[in-house]
Amino acid sequence: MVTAKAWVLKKHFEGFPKTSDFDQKMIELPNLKDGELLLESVFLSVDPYMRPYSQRDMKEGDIMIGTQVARIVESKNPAFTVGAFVVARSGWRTHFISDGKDLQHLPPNWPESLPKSLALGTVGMPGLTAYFGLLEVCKMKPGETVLVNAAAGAVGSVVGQLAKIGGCKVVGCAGSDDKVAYLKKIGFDEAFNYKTVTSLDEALRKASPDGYDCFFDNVGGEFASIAINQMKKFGRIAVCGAISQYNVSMPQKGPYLQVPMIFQELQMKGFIVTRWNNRWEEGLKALLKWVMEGKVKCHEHVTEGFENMPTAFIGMLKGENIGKAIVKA
Ligand SMILES: NC(=O)C1=CN([C@@H]2O[C@H](COP(=O)(O)OP(=O)(O)OC[C@H]3O[C@@H](n4cnc5c(N)ncnc54)[C@H](OP(=O)(O)O)[C@@H]3O)[C@@H](O)[C@H]2O)C=CC1
Ligand SMILES: O=C(O)CCC[C@H](O)\C=C/C=C/C=C/C(=O)C/C=C\CCCCCO
Repeated sequence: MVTAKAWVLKKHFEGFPKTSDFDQKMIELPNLKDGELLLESVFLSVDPYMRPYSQRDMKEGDIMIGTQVARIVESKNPAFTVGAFVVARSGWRTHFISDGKDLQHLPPNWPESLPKSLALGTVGMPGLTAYFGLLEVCKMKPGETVLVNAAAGAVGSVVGQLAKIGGCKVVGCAGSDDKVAYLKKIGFDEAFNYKTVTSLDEALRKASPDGYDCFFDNVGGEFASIAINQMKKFGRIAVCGAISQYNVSMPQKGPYLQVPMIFQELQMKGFIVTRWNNRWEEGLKALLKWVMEGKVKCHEHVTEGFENMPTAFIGMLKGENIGKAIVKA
């Protein structure tokens, strides 16, 4: 018998999550039935979506939602061999049983030299978010100017690099000078620390005096309300996330966007990356190729130890990560 450890949501978050909102429990796993396999989490993802989704989709006592790269430990399913690695959506746990239906193999030809944890980041859901958000929502064109916030993160850092590959000028903002330095290192044309500029409006205008064709919004809130006034005519705004709102206790009443929307004839579209589930193979193949060619650089913020999952999650929400935040079990 295998005993799995799991993190459960002990208490719904009020504002920023606290470690006391989580509880660890032990789960005795039964022996495998025909067609089942036993897996061990090797890398686990901590993502911003877990904050709003936990409020909407979870009840207290549920195992925290999430994805992992897992190794097959035992198999009674001929489609899966012991020792292989897959991406699963089994939440915050060390071991779990699957019938194989909810597992994704790593993209074919995954090089031995490439960390498998990237399947949770640049060559996984966040990378695909950047890929489809830029190509299908922003519909960026060569020569355009792209703005992205949370630019040093898992999604934002890929947005900037894909926009450069697409022949665009790229402006990014992030919450520390180290992150700004990282953005310049990976090819952003302009980058600034939104926490230290005296005026966000001026910083955006200085970075691109004639405005922005595409705005890939990961943050929402006040940043978006200011940036929208610097969109070019017929600009496109991809509403990818609203992390500035996930941890607020009271819904904020921001300035209203209708005037610039009308006068600049903007398009503003929200999206969830699972919309393109049937094209994830296409996206992963492209992302893996760019990574192997060195055109897309990867960075991971690794927290060691399954017992540190809550801390890793809270740290990511507070901006401690450059690149994808993951936990090495
Ligand atoms: N629509 C979709 O399908 C998907 C949407 N998303 C969304 O994309 C966004 C980025 O996700 P991801 O790349 O995984 O996360 P990141 O790796 O970017 O980590 C989150 C980052 O958000 C920034 N942040 C946190 N709080 C604030 C705030 N109050 N104001 C401004 N920035 C803040 C921090 O960076 P900094 O130092 O810059 O503040 C932090 O590092 C999130 O909003 C997420 O919900 C992600 C995946 C799929
Ligand atoms: O366990 C699952 O099935 C979750 C799997 C998630 C997954 O890997 C695929 C998609 C992730 C989507 C992420 C979306 C966002 O981050 C946007 C999140 C929330 C927007 C609502 C904001 C509410 C503000 O109060």
